[in-house]
Amino acid sequence: MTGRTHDTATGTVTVHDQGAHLTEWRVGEVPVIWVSQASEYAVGTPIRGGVPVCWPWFGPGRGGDLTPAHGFARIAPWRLLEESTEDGTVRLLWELTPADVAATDGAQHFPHAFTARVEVTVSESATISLTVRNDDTEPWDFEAALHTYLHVGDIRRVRLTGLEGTRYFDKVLQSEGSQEGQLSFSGETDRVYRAEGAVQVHDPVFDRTLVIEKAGSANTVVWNPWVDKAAAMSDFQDGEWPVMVCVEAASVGDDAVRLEPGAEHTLSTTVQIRPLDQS
Ligand SMILES: O=P(O)(O)OC[C@H]1O[C@H](O)[C@H](O)[C@@H](O)[C@@H]1O
Repeated sequence: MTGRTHDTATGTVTVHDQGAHLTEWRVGEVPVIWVSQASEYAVGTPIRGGVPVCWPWFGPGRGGDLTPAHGFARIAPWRLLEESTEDGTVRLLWELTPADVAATDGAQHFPHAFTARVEVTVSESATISLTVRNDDTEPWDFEAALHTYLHVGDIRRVRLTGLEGTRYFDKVLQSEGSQEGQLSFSGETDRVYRAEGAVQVHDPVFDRTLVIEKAGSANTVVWNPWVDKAAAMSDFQDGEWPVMVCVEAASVGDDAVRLEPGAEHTLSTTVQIRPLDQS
């Protein structure tokens, strides 16, 4: 599977139609959105990095038994509706309906009429949005996440702010907690925060702060697999786990989105690059 690369005012973006996937975003030569060198880019296989669109379930779903992980949208053949570059701004729009996923593994678990659209806009910042409409006569619900892989200099030196005081479920420890102070990393981290506000990723190695804003998303998922889990994944290269962290705009579990017939919901996230905030 090949992607397409476009120039922005300050760098490049690469996209793949499978999964409506922003696979990489660089400013100059430095990635902001990270993708693994070991990613396979095979039809029907998730790409390891970029901004996977997880829908209509997250992980194995609320019942814990659905495949593929993170829903069929991540591996589906989205239809490209628009692709343009104007004044250094790259814009893409994809659509997905039941007809598009007739042959996609997992679609049988979601027998509902829907129209989903993903819009990606990249200039000096990047915005990704997922809009889902219920085209059925009955209400239904879904989980979703924009699973953003951020490139960082060294996870062991990164600090996250914006989550202080929020509740989370720790998927590694299988327990609930409350975030005390800033979040720093010293081992496998996989948490679903009940947090709607912006998160700042302070990176002293790249001397920058990435600001992640979001809308229509009740949860923020933070993930780094650390040494052992990364080693067990064929699409992570040795030495890659320290240079990424996922900060995901999500609505999952008890915060799944319920849509009435004809209603739509948009989940979106924006990544901005700022000088390092040392506070
Ligand atoms: O390996 P994947 O299916 O891409 O999932 C990668 C990760 O995604 C999310 O961050 C989940 O919270 C993690 O539990 C999961 O390990």
